[in-house]
This record gives sequence, C-alpha cells and structure tokens, in this order.
Amino acid sequence: MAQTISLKTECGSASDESALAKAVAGVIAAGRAAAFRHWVPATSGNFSVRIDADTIAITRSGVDKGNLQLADILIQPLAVPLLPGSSAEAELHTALYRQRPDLGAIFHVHSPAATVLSRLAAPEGRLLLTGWELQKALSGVRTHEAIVEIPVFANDQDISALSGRVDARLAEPGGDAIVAPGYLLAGHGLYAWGATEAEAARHLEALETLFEFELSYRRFTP
Ligand SMILES: CSCCC(=O)C(=O)COP(=O)(O)O
Ligand SMILES: [Zn+2]
Repeated sequence: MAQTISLKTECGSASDESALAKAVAGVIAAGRAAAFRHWVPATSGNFSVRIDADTIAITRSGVDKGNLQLADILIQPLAVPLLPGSSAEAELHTALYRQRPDLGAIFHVHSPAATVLSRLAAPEGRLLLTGWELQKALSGVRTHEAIVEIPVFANDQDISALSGRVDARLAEPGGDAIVAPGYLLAGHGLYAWGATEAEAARHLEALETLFEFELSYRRFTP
C-alpha cells in the first residue's frame, strides 16, 4: 500500500497511474514467466518496463524474480542516480533506455542455453545464427536465410564500464547481418528487449529457443 501511495504522489494524473500500474504488472509477469522456464535461477535476472519517456519500473537487487511483490519493483527516473536497492545491473537498463527511446521493455535472464553458448561464442565477439525459421520471430527478420548477429561481450563486474562497451557496440551498424534485439554476456546470460513488453517477451523466447537449437546442432556438426 505504501508503494502505491508513493507512486500516485510521483505520477499525478490518472493516465500516468495506469501506465505505472501496467509497467509494474509487466515486470512481475515477465519475472514469473522466466522463472517458469528456469531462466532465472537463484535470484538471477532483472526486468524493466518503461512507464514513460523519463521513467522505468525495474526489479530490485537480490529478490526472487519468479515471485516478485510490489515492494520488489523500483520506479527509477532515467535522469537521476540509481535508487538505493537497485539491481546490480540497473545501469545496463537505464543506459539503453536513454540511448533508445523506442525501447519499451528489457528482460535479462541466466538461462542454461544462453549462458553456455555465450562462452562458446565469446572468442568471436558475436554469435551468428542462420537457417532457422524461428528467426522470423525477431522483428526485421524476414527469412530463414538472413544472418542474425547477437553481440557477445566479456563479462565484467564493473557495470559502468560494461554499459559503455555495450552502448558503443550497439550504436555500430550491423553490416550484412541483422543485429538481434539482444546481446549476450559471456558466461553470464542474455539481455533482450522490444518496443513493448509483448515484443520483448517474444524476442526473449525466440532467442532462447534459437540458442537451444544452435547448441543441439553444434553437438552434431564438426
Ligand atoms: C545471483 S546472479 C548475480 C547477479 C546477476 O547477474 C543478476 O542478474 C541479478 O542481479 P540483481 O542485482 O538484479 O538481482
Ligand atoms: Zn545477470
């Protein structure tokens, strides 16, 4: 209740309140769906949804992402320092929202497929996927013949430094490949996003499944 009252005070108008409530519900639903798929073991992962141009709802640090409560969600303005209790990786969310006003949601998971494949692909600094019909679930991909590039970054406990590297790389053009709506951190996991919560969820599920396909395929090909 305290959370609800303070949110109302910050937001003011009725439409703002409903945008905020929708974003918080979206964060809770995304965490629950990821936990159901075993993608966020042991409090790993973090989830955010944009409320408006300047504000996001984002998970607190260290909470069970499969059983999020209202008090586990922070309302973070993008223009101020991170709030106390913020996700250890909150800057990877806030920096990307600032860079990409079109982003509506960012979901981060520690799934087995993403975490293992990210280590295999780390030496190249990117993972290339092609030949999968499911690639077309990624926005902008029209054919299984397209080459989809997922950037891979070395993991880093210095999140500000990592965030700077991510932002610089994502600002680069993709060349012949279509750059995926997501990136891998080696030995760590996947960040995926979309213009809406639904699109971010679709991208997350498509990338995760493509990683499972790719891992299986690599086991059978020299
Ligand atoms: C327990 S996993 C280590 C931290 C991490 O990578 C993660 O995704 C969760 O961090 P948060 O601070 O957002 O709970
Ligand atoms: Zn993480």
